[in-house]
Amino acid sequence: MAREKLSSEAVAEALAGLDGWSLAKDGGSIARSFTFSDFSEAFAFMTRVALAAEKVDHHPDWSNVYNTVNVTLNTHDAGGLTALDFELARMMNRYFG
Ligand SMILES: C[C@H](O)[C@H](O)[C@H]1CNC2=NC(N)=NC(=O)C2=N1
Repeated sequence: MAREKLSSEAVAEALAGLDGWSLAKDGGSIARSFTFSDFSEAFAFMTRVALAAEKVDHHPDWSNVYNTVNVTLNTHDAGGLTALDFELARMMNRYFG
Protein backbone atom coordinates (compact mmCIF):
# COMPACT_ATOMS: atom_id res chain seq x y z
CA MET A 1 0.00 0.00 0.00
CA ALA A 2 2.58 2.57 1.14
CA ARG A 3 4.91 1.48 -1.69
CA GLU A 4 2.31 2.02 -4.41
CA LYS A 5 3.21 4.74 -6.87
CA LEU A 6 1.14 7.89 -6.28
CA SER A 7 -0.80 9.65 -9.03
CA SER A 8 0.43 13.09 -10.09
CA GLU A 9 -2.65 14.59 -8.37
CA ALA A 10 -1.80 12.83 -5.09
CA VAL A 11 1.83 13.98 -5.41
CA ALA A 12 0.74 17.61 -5.94
CA GLU A 13 -1.53 17.44 -2.90
CA ALA A 14 1.14 15.91 -0.66
CA LEU A 15 3.72 18.43 -1.86
CA ALA A 16 1.43 21.38 -1.12
CA GLY A 17 1.63 20.62 2.61
CA LEU A 18 5.37 20.08 2.65
CA ASP A 19 7.72 22.99 3.39
CA GLY A 20 10.85 23.35 1.29
CA TRP A 21 10.52 20.36 -1.04
CA SER A 22 10.24 20.54 -4.80
CA LEU A 23 9.31 18.08 -7.48
CA ALA A 24 11.87 16.96 -10.08
CA LYS A 25 11.10 17.87 -13.68
CA ASP A 26 10.20 14.28 -14.55
CA GLY A 27 7.83 14.07 -11.55
CA GLY A 28 9.63 10.99 -10.25
CA SER A 29 11.30 12.38 -7.14
CA ILE A 30 11.25 15.22 -4.62
CA ALA A 31 14.27 17.16 -3.38
CA ARG A 32 15.29 19.55 -0.63
CA SER A 33 18.54 21.09 0.66
CA PHE A 34 19.01 21.49 4.41
CA THR A 35 21.61 23.99 5.62
CA PHE A 36 23.02 23.93 9.17
CA SER A 37 25.38 26.11 11.16
CA ASP A 38 28.30 23.71 10.70
CA PHE A 39 29.34 20.17 9.73
CA SER A 40 28.57 18.71 13.17
CA GLU A 41 24.95 19.86 13.00
CA ALA A 42 24.57 18.55 9.45
CA PHE A 43 26.05 15.19 10.38
CA ALA A 44 23.94 14.93 13.56
CA PHE A 45 20.85 15.43 11.37
CA MET A 46 22.02 12.72 8.96
CA THR A 47 22.62 10.33 11.84
CA ARG A 48 19.13 10.84 13.28
CA VAL A 49 17.53 10.49 9.86
CA ALA A 50 19.60 7.41 9.00
CA LEU A 51 18.45 5.57 12.13
CA ALA A 52 14.80 6.46 11.54
CA ALA A 53 15.05 5.59 7.81
CA GLU A 54 16.50 2.19 8.64
CA LYS A 55 13.62 1.50 11.04
CA VAL A 56 11.05 2.09 8.29
CA ASP A 57 13.25 0.44 5.61
CA HIS A 58 13.08 3.48 3.38
CA HIS A 59 16.31 5.30 2.57
CA PRO A 60 17.20 8.73 1.22
CA ASP A 61 19.52 9.46 -1.71
CA TRP A 62 21.65 12.23 -0.28
CA SER A 63 24.98 14.01 -0.20
CA ASN A 64 26.70 16.25 2.29
CA VAL A 65 29.12 19.10 1.76
CA TYR A 66 30.24 20.80 5.01
CA ASN A 67 27.02 22.28 6.50
CA THR A 68 24.60 21.31 3.72
CA VAL A 69 22.68 18.08 3.15
CA ASN A 70 21.10 17.63 -0.29
CA VAL A 71 18.32 15.04 -0.32
CA THR A 72 16.40 13.34 -3.10
CA LEU A 73 13.57 10.95 -2.30
CA ASN A 74 11.83 8.38 -4.40
CA THR A 75 10.84 4.74 -4.09
CA HIS A 76 13.18 2.66 -6.24
CA ASP A 77 10.92 -0.40 -6.01
CA ALA A 78 7.94 1.58 -7.38
CA GLY A 79 9.88 3.65 -9.92
CA GLY A 80 8.47 6.91 -8.58
CA LEU A 81 6.96 8.61 -5.55
CA THR A 82 4.98 6.80 -2.88
CA ALA A 83 3.49 7.68 0.52
CA LEU A 84 6.75 6.50 2.11
CA ASP A 85 8.68 9.32 0.43
CA PHE A 86 6.35 11.91 1.89
CA GLU A 87 6.53 10.28 5.34
CA LEU A 88 10.33 10.46 5.20
CA ALA A 89 10.24 14.07 3.94
CA ARG A 90 7.92 15.11 6.79
CA MET A 91 10.15 13.33 9.29
CA MET A 92 13.22 15.18 7.95
CA ASN A 93 11.42 18.50 8.23
CA ARG A 94 10.56 17.71 11.86
CA TYR A 95 14.18 16.79 12.68
CA PHE A 96 15.35 19.97 10.94
CA GLY A 97 13.21 21.89 13.41
C1 LIG B 1 14.55 -4.90 0.38
C2 LIG B 1 14.26 -3.51 0.88
O1 LIG B 1 13.10 -3.52 1.67
C3 LIG B 1 14.05 -2.53 -0.26
O2 LIG B 1 15.14 -2.60 -1.15
C4 LIG B 1 13.83 -1.09 0.21
C5 LIG B 1 15.01 -0.51 0.95
N1 LIG B 1 14.97 0.94 0.96
C6 LIG B 1 14.39 1.64 -0.01
N2 LIG B 1 14.52 2.96 -0.08
C7 LIG B 1 13.99 3.67 -1.08
N3 LIG B 1 14.16 5.00 -1.13
N4 LIG B 1 13.32 3.05 -2.06
C8 LIG B 1 13.11 1.73 -2.08
O3 LIG B 1 12.46 1.21 -2.99
C9 LIG B 1 13.65 0.97 -1.02
N5 LIG B 1 13.48 -0.33 -0.93
